[in-house]
Amino acid sequence: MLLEASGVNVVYQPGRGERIWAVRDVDLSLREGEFVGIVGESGCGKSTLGFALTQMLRPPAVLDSGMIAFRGTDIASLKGDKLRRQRRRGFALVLQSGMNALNPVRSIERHIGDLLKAHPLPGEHWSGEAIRSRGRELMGMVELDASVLSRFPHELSGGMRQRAAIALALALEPELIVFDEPTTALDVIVQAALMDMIKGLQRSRGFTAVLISHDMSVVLDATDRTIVMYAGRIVEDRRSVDMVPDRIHHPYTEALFGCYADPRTDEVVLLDIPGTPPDLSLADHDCSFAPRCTSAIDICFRERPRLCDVGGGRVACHLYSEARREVS
Ligand SMILES: Nc1ncnc2c1ncn2[C@@H]1O[C@H](COP(=O)(O)OP(=O)(O)OP(=O)(O)O)[C@@H](O)[C@H]1O
Repeated sequence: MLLEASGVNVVYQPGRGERIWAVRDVDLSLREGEFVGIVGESGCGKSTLGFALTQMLRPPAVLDSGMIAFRGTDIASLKGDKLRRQRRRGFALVLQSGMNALNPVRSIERHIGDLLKAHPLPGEHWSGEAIRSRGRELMGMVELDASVLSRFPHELSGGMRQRAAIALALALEPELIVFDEPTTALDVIVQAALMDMIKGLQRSRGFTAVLISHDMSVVLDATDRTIVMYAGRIVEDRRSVDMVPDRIHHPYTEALFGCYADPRTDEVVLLDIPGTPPDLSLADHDCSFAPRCTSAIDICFRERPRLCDVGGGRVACHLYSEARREVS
């Protein structure tokens, strides 16, 4: 297993004794070369989980409890240089806007050079020519012209900046790349081309990828496995090919199928899921989705459903457990 997370709880402590439980009891394993999608409404904890998996949590977020092991090493307890080495060599995070990852006063080549020089392998020396050559190679991977190397972030379009950010993520050949809404800020045509490129890179380079998105169709199209989050918890985790409308197990996943990107506009059209997600500063003793679920039964308001194994996946729903009990 490349990465194993167990019992992960992440809390935001913005002040005045407030505690927001953004990620709750998450158990998650990632196999080598797997492409996993994490999907859910805004605020359900997708990005926070992505930050936790790549050790990028920053105050006011803290890993309250849980273990995250990368190739058997508990990265949650690593500090200083050891963490820096593991983070840079092991995993990378690509954020929504390439601009965030790029320094406006540095050329793309300078970004690549700084990164390579900051994390040399033993005996490695990065001369100007070696950096240029690696830069050209990386530009080729993300389908950008080599002339982009000498340009500054503000001279690039949004799509080109995102490609440059992906080139930087690839520079140290990480084994895991988390893409957090990598195409959200872009128009639909650019989004589709970028997603095709990410899929191609993942297949050809073989790294493990996590794609965070609120768009079910993007996740289902790109990934091998889809994880659905609701109110900080994983509620369904199945092979993407099994996620077809009449084979969905969780009513929330079913509701997400009503949320789609309209290909005729740049807008994401969200068909309403009635109600609102719960207040994450409160503990959940029952099913958090029950108040919005049209199929909820008594037990849903009394007991929190456990995430149970179902053929080739996991689901946390009393309705599914009840239906299975009736069949057996
Ligand atoms: N800086 C912060 N301070 C306090 N609470 C935060 C902060 N960032 C996030 N949260 C809380 O954590 C929850 C999860 O946020 P997160 O960004 O992980 O969700 P998300 O599913 O990625 O949402 P989005 O799709 O909008 O990015 C939010 O509902 C919010 O309550």
